Amino acid sequence: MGHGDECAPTLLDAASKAAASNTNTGAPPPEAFRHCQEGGSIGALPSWYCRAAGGNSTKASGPQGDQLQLEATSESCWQLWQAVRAKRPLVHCITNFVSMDIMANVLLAAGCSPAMAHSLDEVESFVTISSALLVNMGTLSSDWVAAKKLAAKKAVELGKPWVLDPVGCGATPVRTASCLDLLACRPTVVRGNASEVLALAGAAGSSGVKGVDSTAASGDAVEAAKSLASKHGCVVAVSGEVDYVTDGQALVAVRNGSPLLTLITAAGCSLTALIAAFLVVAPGQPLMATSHALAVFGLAAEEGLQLAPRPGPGSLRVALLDCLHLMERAAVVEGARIEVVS
Ligand SMILES: Nc1ncnc2c1ncn2[C@@H]1O[C@H](COP(=O)(O)OP(=O)(O)OP(=O)(O)O)[C@@H](O)[C@H]1O
Ligand SMILES: Cc1ncsc1CCO
Repeated sequence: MGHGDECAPTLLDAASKAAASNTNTGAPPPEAFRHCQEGGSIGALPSWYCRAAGGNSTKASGPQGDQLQLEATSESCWQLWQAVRAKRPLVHCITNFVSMDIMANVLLAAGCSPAMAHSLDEVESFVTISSALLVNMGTLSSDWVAAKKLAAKKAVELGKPWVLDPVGCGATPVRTASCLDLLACRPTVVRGNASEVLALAGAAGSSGVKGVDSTAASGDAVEAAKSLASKHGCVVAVSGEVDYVTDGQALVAVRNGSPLLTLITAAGCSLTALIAAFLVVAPGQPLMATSHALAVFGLAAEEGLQLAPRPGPGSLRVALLDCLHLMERAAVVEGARIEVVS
């Protein structure tokens, strides 16, 4: 079956539907949110929790709300994160076995609602009730790939953002072919490490992938990312020491993070799920939404390292979650390093 046949709706269809619908979970807010909305206070919760629930400092986006006009600033980053926390979007994740736990916890800590669901029988219904979809190619098998294509097709049909994480693209022929199949299903954003992005773009000399780990620097994949983005009408993010984000024309650099993140398995996978959540509150602005999500994640790792009892991957894994949950405005405004390169 041809790729185009599987994912027929055009990007324009998707964009106009996204602007018109932006459907959401419909689920009641969690207990803590209800309590805040009713004017209560909960000792163990950070202050952003109640602010987000009250919505007094955040212009949530969507058809009814004022949409934030995102800029490459740390203030903009904070505002968008607050919009995420206020909306608490349901993010449908079809991900690998390794990442499920940390991904769900990252989403929860950052203020989102995760759901992991991969059954072929169920994915379309799950996309329908979710605000965004994450498709990760980590521990793939043919029935899962079929479910991923079905889910991606449904997301495009409903105008919902979806993000592709081409884990290990280039490692085996089957994996590369499956990633290319999903790429043909019109993701809003693709996020990979440098080796994965090079392989996805079919770039010369892209045989450097080592399983799911990168052997290249993010800067080496910038041109490949640009050409992928232009060709497929999506935003492409390359993670690494510096994260680069492009829509094929503009290039944004994000300089947050820690090398220790590469020693926490599925850190990148979880980051990609966070990007999906940020897209929900910034319809039509995937470049900035992605950059802001990258900054938030990297910043939480930086802060986590300050707080971790020992500066190792195990402690950081825990501290990262705490920081995502507890981080306040000052840390984001002072720490997010987002720059428009061109
Ligand atoms: N050298 C580095 N310095 C700072 N941050 C880094 C460095 N390398 C990676 N990161 C950060 O680590 C996070 C994950 O990126 P990475 O490129 O390691 O993903 P990945 O290889 O897809 O991960 P995984 O497959 O384990 O999910 C990103 O937030 C990125 O900014
Ligand atoms: C280690 C590993 N293997 C398949 S997926 C995954 C998680 C990091 O990408």
